[in-house]
Amino acid sequence: MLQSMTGIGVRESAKYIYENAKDVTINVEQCRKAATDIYINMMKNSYSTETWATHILNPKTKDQSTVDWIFVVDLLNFSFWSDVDDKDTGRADSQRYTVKWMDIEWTGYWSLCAAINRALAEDIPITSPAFWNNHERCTDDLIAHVFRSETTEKVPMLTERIACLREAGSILTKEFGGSFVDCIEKADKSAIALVKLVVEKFPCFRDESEYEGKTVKIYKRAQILVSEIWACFNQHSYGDFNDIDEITMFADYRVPQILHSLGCLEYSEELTQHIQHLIPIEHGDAREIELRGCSIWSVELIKKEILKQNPGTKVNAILIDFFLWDAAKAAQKAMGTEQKAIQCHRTRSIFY
Ligand SMILES: Nc1nc2c(c(CN[C@H]3C=C[C@H](O)[C@@H]3O)cn2[C@@H]2O[C@H](COP(=O)(O)O)[C@@H](O)[C@H]2O)c(=O)[nH]1
Repeated sequence: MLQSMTGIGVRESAKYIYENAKDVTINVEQCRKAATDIYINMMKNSYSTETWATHILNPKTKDQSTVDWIFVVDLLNFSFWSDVDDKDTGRADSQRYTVKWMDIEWTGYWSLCAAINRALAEDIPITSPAFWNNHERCTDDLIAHVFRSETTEKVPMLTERIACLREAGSILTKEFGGSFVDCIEKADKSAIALVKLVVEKFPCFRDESEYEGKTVKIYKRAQILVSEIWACFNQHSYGDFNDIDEITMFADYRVPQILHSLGCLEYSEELTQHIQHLIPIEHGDAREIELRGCSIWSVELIKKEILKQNPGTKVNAILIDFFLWDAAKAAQKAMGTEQKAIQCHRTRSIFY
């Protein structure tokens, strides 16, 4: 089956999806070319785990409160694409969901981080699992207040976000002493063991789908959770893992877009039209699974090529992913209202 003895089965799932995909293909030659450019740019920007802390919204302290911050962010790190910002400008003046914090209007993924930081500044202990578990103090209305918007569009999937907080609050309080730190310690420096623990114990992280007769494992939020801890703590302390290179790219809706722009991913004409006309794709649809699985496998090919061209370099799928995601966001900002070469696919899901 897909579950390899040592890994979590994501890489094997991605390969299986790639080998069976109908609407998405990988241009292997383009992946090779992209690998060279990506590596040059990563080195130019000295892209490393240190880059994580340079993001203004990411915490600078390195202690348990930082682990709790990363946990709540990646517990809720899903579905920020907008129903009203049709050109995907990422700008508040499109009326898309926006959080105002430090006099800046944050959208997309960064709106989540801004909302968490704003709540902490308002003395709402939003990173505390015990708080999420206390329905009297932490009411649904208070959570809605935490995620309040500056614009007409509200935060997508608020009900699902509240459910994720309640589920994780109960599990962490009852089984792990009230903090994800306990899960990290139980994984004993294995990133793979930690991902497995997260997907086994927390159903809202169990990002799996049925595809061509098999259960395929994507585990996007579980893998980015472990990876952000690794990056934030610069491979020390809570971020000290001996098998971190086993982690794959995180299959979201933003990185496929840049992989397509780089020519690494190619879509069928039908899928291209579907995406360009902003037509939703249901979670679990074969086309969604192919977009996600081929993205993971494409980054594996890019990683292999980088390591072949630069033996011994400290690059893995995580750093390539972070680099591609940051590059995709920079491209979105630079392009503003211009028509994107390809839009992000539109699936409402708690998994990414
Ligand atoms: N593959 C991948 N997906 C990522 C991230 C991040 C945030 N990473 C930052 C934190 C540390 C790193 O250094 C990055 O700077 C968010 N997402 C996903 O994107 C989507 C949001 O997109 P938009 O609506 O356009 O903001 C949504 O599915 C969210 O889950 C990543 O890094 N990789």
